Amino acid sequence: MSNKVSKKTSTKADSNGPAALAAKIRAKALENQKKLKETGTTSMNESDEETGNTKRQVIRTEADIEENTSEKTFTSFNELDLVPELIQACHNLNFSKPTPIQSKSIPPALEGHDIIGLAQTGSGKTAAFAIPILNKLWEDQQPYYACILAPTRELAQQIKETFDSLGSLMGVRSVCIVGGMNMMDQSRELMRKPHIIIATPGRLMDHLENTKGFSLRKLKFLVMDEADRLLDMEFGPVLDRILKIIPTQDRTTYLFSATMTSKIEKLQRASLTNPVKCAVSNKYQTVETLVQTLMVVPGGLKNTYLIYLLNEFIGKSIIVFTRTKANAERLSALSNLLEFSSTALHGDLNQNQRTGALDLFKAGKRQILVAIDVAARGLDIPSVDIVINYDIPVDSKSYIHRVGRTARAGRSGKSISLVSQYDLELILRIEDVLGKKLPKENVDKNTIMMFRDSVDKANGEVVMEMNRRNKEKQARGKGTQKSRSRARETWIEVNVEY
Ligand SMILES: Nc1ncnc2c1ncn2[C@@H]1O[C@H](COP(=O)(O)OP(=O)(O)OP(=O)(O)O)[C@@H](O)[C@H]1O
Repeated sequence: MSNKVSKKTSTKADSNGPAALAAKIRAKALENQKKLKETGTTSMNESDEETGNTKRQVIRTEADIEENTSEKTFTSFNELDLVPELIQACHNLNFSKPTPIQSKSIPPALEGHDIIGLAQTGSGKTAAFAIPILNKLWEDQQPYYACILAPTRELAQQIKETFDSLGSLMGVRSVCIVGGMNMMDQSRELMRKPHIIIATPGRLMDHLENTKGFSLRKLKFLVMDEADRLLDMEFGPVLDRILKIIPTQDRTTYLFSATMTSKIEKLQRASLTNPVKCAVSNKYQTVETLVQTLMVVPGGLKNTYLIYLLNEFIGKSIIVFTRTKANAERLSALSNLLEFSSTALHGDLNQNQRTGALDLFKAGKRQILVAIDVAARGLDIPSVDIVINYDIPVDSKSYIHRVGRTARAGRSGKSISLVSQYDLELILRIEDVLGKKLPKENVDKNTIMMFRDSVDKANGEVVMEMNRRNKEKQARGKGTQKSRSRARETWIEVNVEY
C-alpha cells in the first residue's frame, strides 16, 4: 500500500519542547486518521497473500517454547522504538514504567515473535499485548488487523477500552463483538472496517458466518486473553472453527493469562510458531500485595458471617463471589434488605443489566458486587479493596482469578474465604497450588452471633420473595419448558441452606 508511514521520519524529529511535540503528535494523528479512514476502502495487495512467508515450524513440544531469558528488558517506554503517539499515550495513562510482564514480553513481541505471557492478575497483561499490536498497526494501517478473543463480555469491553486509550492519538478504530448485543448494530460497525476487533468466540463466529464483507483472511494478530480458559473444552468447538478460518501464515499469535495451561496439545490448537514464553510468575502465583485469609464458619451460619464481614468493612469496595446465580441474587437482596448497598452480576441478567451492575459498582454507587465466576477473569476495577469467597471455587484457577480482582497494579488488597466443613478439601488443594498455608481470621464468635437473628429473619423474607417471583415466572412461562425448569432450578438453589 502506498500510504505506509515510516516511523523513522515521523514525529521523532527534534521537538523544541512538550508543546511542540504535542502539536506534532496532534497533526500526525489527524493526518493518520485521514489515512486510516482511507484504508477502510483499500485492501491489501492480493499478491501479498500469494507471496506469504515460508511456513515456520509450529509448536509441537515444550522444547518449541523458547523461555525468554534474554536481558532484553526495558525500564522506560521511551527506550523502545515505539511511535511517539504510543509513548505519549502511555504517559497520559500514567504508565511511568513498564510492569514486569510488559518489560519481558514487549521487546520480543516488537521483534515479531509469537508470545506466551504468564503473569499474576492485575499486572498489565492487556497493555503488554496492545502496545506491540498498535505499534505495528501504525506501519501497516490495515483494517481487520488484529483480533483479541476473551472469555467474557465484560472483559472484552474492558480490553477495548485499553486499546482505545493507548490508540487515542493514532485514530485507531476498534469494535467489541460480544453476545447479548444487537447483531445488526455490530454488523454495521464491522462494515466500517475497524482495525481492532475484540470479541467473545461465539458471537465472532456468528459474524464470520453471516456478516457479508466481514472476513479475517488478512488478519495479522490473534490474541487469546485468559488463554487457558479459551482453550478449555468449554470454548473448544467454536474456537477450533474460528482458528480454521484465520490464516496461520503471516500471522502473529499471543497467549496471555495468570494461569496458563502447559498442555502442549491445547497450545498447539492456537498454531503458535516458535513462541517466546515470558513468565514473570509461576503458574498459580498471586501478587505479594494481596493478603489472603480463611474464616472457618460453622454449618448454617455463612449468611451471618458474611453480614458480619460486610459490617466490619462498611464503606470499602467489596466483591463477594458465590457459585450460583440464585445465590448471587439472594445475597445481593439480603445485603440490600439489611441496608448495605449491593448489586448482582451473573449470566441470567441481560447484557444491559450486566453492564449496568458493573458500571454502578465501578462508579462507587454500589459498595458491594455479588458475582459468580463470570466476573472473576480479567475484570479491572482499580478500587476493589476486598474479595470475599462466600463459596469456595471448585478449581484453584478460579480462586486465583477471583482474589486477583483486588491488589491490582501494585495496590494492596485483601481476600477472605468462608470455609465450612464441606470446603476443607478444596482449600487444601488451593493451598497446595499456592504453595502456602492460608492464615485463619481470629473471630469473636459472640460478636458475630449477635447478627444471627436479624440475618436469618431477613434471609427468610428474601427466600420467600424469590420463590414467589419464580412461581410467577413459572406460571407466565407455562409454554416454555426451559423457563419452567430454570424457575424450578432456582427455587431449589435458593432453598439450599448454608
Ligand atoms: N505500565 C503500567 N504502569 C501502571 N499501571 C499499569 C501499567 N500497565 C497497566 N497498568 C494498569 O494496571 C491495571 C491492570 O492491568 P490489566 O487489567 O491489563 O492486568 P492483567 O494482568 O490483565 O490482569 P488479569 O490477569 O486480572 O486480567 C490496569 O488498571 C492498567 O491500566
